[in-house]
Amino acid sequence: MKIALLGYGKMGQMIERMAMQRGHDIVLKITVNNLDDLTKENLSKADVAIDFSTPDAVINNIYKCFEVNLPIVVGTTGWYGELQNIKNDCLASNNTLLYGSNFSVGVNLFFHLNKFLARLMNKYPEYDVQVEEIHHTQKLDAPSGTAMTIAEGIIDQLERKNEWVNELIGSQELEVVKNDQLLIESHRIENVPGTHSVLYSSEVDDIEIKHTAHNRAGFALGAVIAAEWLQNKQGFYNIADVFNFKLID
Ligand SMILES: NC(=O)C1=CN([C@@H]2O[C@H](COP(=O)(O)OP(=O)(O)OC[C@H]3O[C@@H](n4cnc5c(N)ncnc54)[C@H](OP(=O)(O)O)[C@@H]3O)[C@@H](O)[C@H]2O)C=CC1
Ligand SMILES: O=C(O)C1=N[C@H](C(=O)O)C[C@H](O)C1
Repeated sequence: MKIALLGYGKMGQMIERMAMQRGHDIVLKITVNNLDDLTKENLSKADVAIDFSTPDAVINNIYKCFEVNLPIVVGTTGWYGELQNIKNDCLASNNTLLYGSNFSVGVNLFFHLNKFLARLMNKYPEYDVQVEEIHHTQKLDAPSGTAMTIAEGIIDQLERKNEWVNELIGSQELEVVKNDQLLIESHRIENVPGTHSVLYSSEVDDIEIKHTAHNRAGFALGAVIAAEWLQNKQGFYNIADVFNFKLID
């Protein structure tokens, strides 16, 4: 495949290495220093675009790909307020987009485990639950996209939680968290690639599930696999469609 990398930072550079190992060619690399190269002509040379840019840049990048009917894999987080509009525009213009808050197989297994545990916990109201995410200090968005997906999985399965609220530790103090609200605590610590935990606490014990990324290789490999999977498909997809676990919907 010929791949256009929209964003060539920590993730873009690792995706380049993974993609080349799997026999693909990188035909375009976009950073803030060469935005003029993001042209229809250059995008048309690619079979697929992979976007790991910034929350501010990603929407424009998506529409640039739509203009030339170039399938796009979106790993960038922090734009999900626009998700429904993008989905509508993607489908109305017969385009192809696959997005995911986290492309690693480990986190996608964790998403599934999280929903399974949340469904079980309906019978045990003595446990309250909260989500914690820890990331490096360059991260632009909070909560992480992964933490949002985890929280949505819990809200989907656990009847006593209806919405999530976020506290970025060290910035603003959150007001009292209501019983039907699910707290996501965000921590920013140097050099942490991404750690996510779900903690159920009762008076007598705790149950905790945790995913720790040791590096960014799992995210990068998943993004390349997603781009391969997207070949010859049309429509709007999530990384869950690639892994397609069946134990719980
Ligand atoms: N879904 C997943 O599995 C994962 C998602 N992410 C997400 O991916 C995104 C990128 O992460 P990361 O690589 O760590 O971030 P970096 O800051 O390291 O890289 C961002 C890149 O985007 C470039 N950029 C800035 N503006 C534009 C633009 N208008 N068009 C194209 N590129 C632009 C930057 O250019 P310059 O270098 O010149 O500043 C930089 O190369 C984040 O949103 C992060 O949350 C991260 C890991 C896994
Ligand atoms: O910004 C990051 O680094 C990461 N972002 C993603 C997110 O917001 O969940 C995925 C991963 O945790 C790393």
